[in-house]
Amino acid sequence: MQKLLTRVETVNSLLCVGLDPTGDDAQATQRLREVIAETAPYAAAFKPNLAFFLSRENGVAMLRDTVRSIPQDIPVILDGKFGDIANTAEQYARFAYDIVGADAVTVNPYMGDDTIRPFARPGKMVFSLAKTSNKPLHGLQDAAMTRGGSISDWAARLARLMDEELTESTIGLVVGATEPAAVAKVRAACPEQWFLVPGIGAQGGDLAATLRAGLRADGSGLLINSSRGIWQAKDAGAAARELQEQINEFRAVTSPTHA
Ligand SMILES: O=c1ccn([C@@H]2O[C@H](COP(=O)(O)O)[C@@H](O)[C@H]2O)c(=O)[nH]1
Repeated sequence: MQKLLTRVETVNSLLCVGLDPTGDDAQATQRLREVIAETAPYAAAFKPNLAFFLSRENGVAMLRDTVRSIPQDIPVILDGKFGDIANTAEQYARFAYDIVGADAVTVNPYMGDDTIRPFARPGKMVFSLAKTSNKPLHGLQDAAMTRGGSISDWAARLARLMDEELTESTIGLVVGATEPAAVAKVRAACPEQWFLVPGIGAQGGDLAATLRAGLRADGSGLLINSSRGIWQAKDAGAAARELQEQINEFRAVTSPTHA
């Protein structure tokens, strides 16, 4: 958490650069190098997605090398959406932190709090799925629970309670940018926590509406992710800078305390 806060302040950025490498291994390695070098000045964090590495023969080595190549002061969130019983989750945590070297992970909480706990190591940060950016035909998260509220409300509440309980680590939430009203709802339930927000760019999320709905009063508390929007750009650095500036313009207007 401290690493994230320091980075956010140092580069004045809420931009999370997603690393979802496509192309053959040689192309992917080359592009990873370029994207990291060109976007690092604007990045509050990097988010490699595990699937884009595991789909390769030597994907774990590529992922580990990628994380090692990221400047040490920039937090790395391994997007694995891990979710299994505790002793299995412990193995995933060893993979993410001890082998890959990530600072944070994404976790799927729908099996319960014990799936999150093994990732909550001192100094590490966990982003627990609360309201994802996809729009499924048949989805679970909007379903009402018998005790009131939706499953997504339950996930947000669980993340807040766990953040209060697990004082040595930090629990944030994943909230998609494709439904700003949902961002506002989760923010109302979790006023202080950090949200990792995918869905801007290729998925069509509305940046301004998302910032309006999710920024805290201090103009912070969101990490806005862009993966394909930066990866596929001719000039990755320019794409990252443009998005960082758009975010900051909005912060300056809506949260004068930030500016
Ligand atoms: O709700 C979620 C959770 C995670 N993701 C991941 O974020 C990136 C988004 O990529 P874009 O190219 O910027 O659309 C990708 O790794 C997803 O797996 C998400 O999109 N939504």
